[in-house]
Amino acid sequence: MKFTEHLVDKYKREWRQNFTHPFVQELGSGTLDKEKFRFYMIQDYLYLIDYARLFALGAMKADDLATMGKFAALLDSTLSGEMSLHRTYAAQFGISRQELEEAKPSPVTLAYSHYMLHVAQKGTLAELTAALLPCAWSYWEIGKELNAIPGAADHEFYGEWVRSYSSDEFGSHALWCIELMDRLAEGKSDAELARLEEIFLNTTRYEYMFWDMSYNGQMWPEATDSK
Ligand SMILES: Cc1ncc(C[n+]2csc(CCO)c2C)c(N)n1
Repeated sequence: MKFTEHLVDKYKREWRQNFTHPFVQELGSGTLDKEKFRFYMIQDYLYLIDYARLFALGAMKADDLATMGKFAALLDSTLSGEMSLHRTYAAQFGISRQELEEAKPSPVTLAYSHYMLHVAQKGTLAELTAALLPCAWSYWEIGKELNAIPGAADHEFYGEWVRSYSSDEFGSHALWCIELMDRLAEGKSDAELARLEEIFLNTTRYEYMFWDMSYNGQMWPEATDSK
């Protein structure tokens, strides 16, 4: 069994929870409250800025030119491709690019992106790849599952999201990350593999928390006056 197959098999409950979350289900049925989606879009934009930095660190840590070039291409496609989807949705909500960039991250956005950046800066290329894998892979799987729901890809508002994430372009990015993970896991010690599993589990869980905080609009707690 490939290492990546082992990962989704071992953590199938956590992995599947990302698909069954009401945010994802309602995105597929087209019934998702637009305010929840608005909150998600802004937070996801901030998340992607840090995610792009992860690709830069991947290019830094790569030990061959092909891998280095692919990380650089992914960095560019995140900033100009994926984030343009967000800018298009933001424009529909009347949010400017400046407003998007000046928005404040929620506790979960901050925790998730900073966790990934910590692993990427401190760890090996294999650890960096384990951190980014659930993001690239789960979105493609979710995109494909939602695309199979009749009418989801043609929905007047959410259709563009479904079409983007189920596209061959995102598929090829996800497949590249999966293949890289399998290649880097080869010959690793049991202790190193356990570390990769832990990182994969953590970011799989953070994916769930990201859907959840978007669904609930979770920001920082309000400070109250105390006597
Ligand atoms: C919370 C969150 N997780 C994953 C993605 C999806 N994603 C991030 S980078 C990438 C691959 C390269 O573009 C993909 C598919 C997202 N947007 N937001």
